[in-house]
Amino acid sequence: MKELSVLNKYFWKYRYRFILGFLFITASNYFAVMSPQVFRYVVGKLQETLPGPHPEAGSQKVNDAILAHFFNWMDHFPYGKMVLVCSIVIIVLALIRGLFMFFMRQTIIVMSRHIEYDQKNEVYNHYQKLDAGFYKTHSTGDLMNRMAEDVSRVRMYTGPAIMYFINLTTLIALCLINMLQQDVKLTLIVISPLPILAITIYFLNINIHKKSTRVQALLSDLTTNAQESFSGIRVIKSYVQEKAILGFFKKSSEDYRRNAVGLAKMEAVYFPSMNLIIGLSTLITVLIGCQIVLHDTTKVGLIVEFVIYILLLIFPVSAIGWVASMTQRAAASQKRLNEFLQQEPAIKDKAETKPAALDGDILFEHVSFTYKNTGIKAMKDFNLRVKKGEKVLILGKTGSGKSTVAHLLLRSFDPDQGNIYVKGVNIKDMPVKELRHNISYVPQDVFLFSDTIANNISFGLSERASDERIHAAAASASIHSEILELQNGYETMVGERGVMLSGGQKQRVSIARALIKEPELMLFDDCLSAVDAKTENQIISHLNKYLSDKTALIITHRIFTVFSFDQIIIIEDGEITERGTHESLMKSGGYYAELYKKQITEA
Ligand SMILES: Nc1ncnc2c1ncn2[C@@H]1O[C@H](COP(=O)(O)OP(=O)(O)OP(=O)(O)O)[C@@H](O)[C@H]1O
Repeated sequence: MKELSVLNKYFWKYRYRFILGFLFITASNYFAVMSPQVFRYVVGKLQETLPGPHPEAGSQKVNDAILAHFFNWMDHFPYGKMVLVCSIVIIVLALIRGLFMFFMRQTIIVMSRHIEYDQKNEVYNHYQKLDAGFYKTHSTGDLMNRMAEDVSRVRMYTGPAIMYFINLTTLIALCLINMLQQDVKLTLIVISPLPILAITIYFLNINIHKKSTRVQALLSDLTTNAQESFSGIRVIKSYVQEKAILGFFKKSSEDYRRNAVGLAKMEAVYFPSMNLIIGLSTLITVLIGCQIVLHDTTKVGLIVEFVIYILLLIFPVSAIGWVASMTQRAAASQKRLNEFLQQEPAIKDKAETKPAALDGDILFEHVSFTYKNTGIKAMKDFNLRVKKGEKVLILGKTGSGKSTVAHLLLRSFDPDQGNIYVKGVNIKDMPVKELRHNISYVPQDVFLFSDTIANNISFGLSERASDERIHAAAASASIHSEILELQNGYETMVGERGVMLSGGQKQRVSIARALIKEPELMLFDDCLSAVDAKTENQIISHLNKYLSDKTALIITHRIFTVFSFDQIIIIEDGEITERGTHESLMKSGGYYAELYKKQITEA
């Protein structure tokens, strides 16, 4: 249970609500234990009116000063009037108890909702801090599950479990104090079935929980299955795989149905049997009470009082099992959350950082890098100097390590060996946010948010840019006129991941998003793969103008003939195999010259 100790900071934060909740629960139970004593008093008075033995005056103790005064006052009333007043008092006590229970939920349950909100934010903020490597090794479903399911389970502990626990401990304490003061032996006899009740319900609950966890997991599989088939519907349809996918779905659905029916059957047995156990416990108390009264009729009032105490205690005691299993589940969920919350981001700012100035030379010095999850050595002793204002073309076959250059420069990962400097400062010494803020990156796999085109272009800015700025960026990316042709122009919603746009349009919106940032350094990672040659030339000639005073690294597997690069490097297997200008590389007759000739012939 030590996992749950991390929640103490929240209990401290909401301590006033917590303390108030505790006081309300205690007050509600204080009024709850008054009514059995009123019953005992009324039955005692009734016995006095009947022939036969009755309790001696003063033989039964009244600890509560208010009740003692009340009974003294009632002693002067005629029997009928006394019964009427006592009945009203019992109703009033129930109402007061109800009112305090309302306040108890308003404090403790509301506190748990606040904690849930804080915890969701804490988890989400931490997710945001974690590095790219973390996201490569954890599935989105797992991340979502921890933030939704696990946080909800923890809330069941910070709210209901804590509330029922305080409720049952204060109620048990108050009832026991009263009962033990009246009759120790009778107390021990009538409470003896209660621990058996608590233990039985605990084990029943554990079984129900196991089944329902399985059902939840199957439901999650089913949802993931459906979600994936909806996202990939175009591939499924084009490969005519609807039937096969339906088969998978039916299988998952059938597994879910079978387990859910099993759970329903178990619950159908569980709830009635819980009521049966509760009923049996009450019956035992009444039977024992009747036996005692048969031997000593002066104890009728006392037995009535004890039976009411037991009725009061039965539900809280049966909740012990429930509270225990809820706490266990919360501890398991908190453990899963702690695994992530205690994970330190691999990429983070040093204690002392230097301001990120990206308007200078970039230097890769003996950089080597291996992807930890696959063990692939994507960069080997890589050396590159890019002077301020230079345009560099990075060419290479697929999987040669081109994108890794961009990932390392953006500090999505840190090199295993060697260093990267900008203007003489190691990028590890710069604040990560500042570094990334000053680089405009157009990734290979375009991601658009389901928002308007204008908002997608403005995404990297602290506030939405003016229409003129958005239009200028779109024009530089050669997409302006196509956007204007859309029914809602720049306010067109692009749909989930930009499904309303073509691949080439998405790429150009993504380029416009990078251009509008006006950074010092631009990184284009194979961002023109989905446009035709004519559009490509158009974009490149626009970019030529736009990039005139900027440093730019352009990663591609094709040669851009209309652009003049200061440096061209060819990467193979994480190493630079050729470097130079267009002219020098053509002269040396390597991979570049071959690719160039092939491209020209094809054109
Ligand atoms: N996140 C990752 N985890 C593990 N291995 C990776 C990861 N990203 C890339 N790799 C591997 O590292 C190598 C270099 O990948 P990189 O993406 O840099 O190549 P690339 O030249 O950009 O390829 P492409 O032109 O196909 O995009 C590849 O062998 C690839 O499988």
